[in-house]
Amino acid sequence: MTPLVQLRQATKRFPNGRGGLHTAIRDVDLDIGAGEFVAVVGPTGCGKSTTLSLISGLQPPSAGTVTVGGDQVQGIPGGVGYMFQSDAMLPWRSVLANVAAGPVWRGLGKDEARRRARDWIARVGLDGFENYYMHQLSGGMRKRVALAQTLVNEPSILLMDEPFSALDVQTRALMQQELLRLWAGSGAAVVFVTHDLEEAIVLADRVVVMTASPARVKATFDVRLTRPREVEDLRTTTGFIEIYREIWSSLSAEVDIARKGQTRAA
Ligand SMILES: Nc1ncnc2c1ncn2[C@@H]1O[C@H](COP(=O)(O)OP(=O)(O)OP(=O)(O)O)[C@@H](O)[C@H]1O
Repeated sequence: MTPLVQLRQATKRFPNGRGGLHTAIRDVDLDIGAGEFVAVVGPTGCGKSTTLSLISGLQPPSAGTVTVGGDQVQGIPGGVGYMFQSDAMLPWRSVLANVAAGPVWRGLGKDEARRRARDWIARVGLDGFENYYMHQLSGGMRKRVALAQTLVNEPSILLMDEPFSALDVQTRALMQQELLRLWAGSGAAVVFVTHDLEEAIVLADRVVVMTASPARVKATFDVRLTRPREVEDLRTTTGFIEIYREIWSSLSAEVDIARKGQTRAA
């Protein structure tokens, strides 16, 4: 069966501003199954976001293929939701209007869009905050709005680019737990880019380690920790520590290469 998302020998080059080309990712092979939670880790600047942008259709590959649902990605595929580090909310609109905006844009009637938005606002734990504005919410609450805003569209693929990295440690753990709870009932595949290996392990079914720039897939690790998971308890378990050591020994070599600036020839 064809995986939901498939990258084959996917390469992306960008103009480097000096008349040449910079290879951001090279020959990336990656399969993601329906409903699977995959975390992508790698050194800073190696090409993780670029990989997401190819899946999202925001960027075409320079070479190789990217398919979603068996179809070559051309433009933004249906059923894809995004969540980035920065919020994508309009400050002059209420929580309700922000969450309802996606369904309205997709052609749903205003009343039905608002009904669904209310439902998702409650599911993310913000019942009663429908008429608040962004500046009245804490960082964690804004992330909850962002989750509602994405999940209200019922995506089959959720692309998340360091969505929690700006949060304090405790709020971050809370949001990781919330994400797992919401994802468990959604059936969506998640591709979650993070710098934080602990975060990758507590969330994912599989962790993909990318090489220093230009990124290739170096190794993939199955995370055989049972679900449902309690993210804060999990970090101190033997199973977690073992898989952390295993993945870190692969990732740390790439981090060292990136730190030393030994960028591989593009
Ligand atoms: N639109 C673009 N135009 C030119 N260069 C780009 C563009 N997008 C990304 N790059 C370059 O491609 C390389 C990979 O960037 P990318 O953002 O994918 O890395 P990353 O692993 O997500 O980084 P980080 O870990 O810092 O978030 C970088 O050198 C970046 O400068």
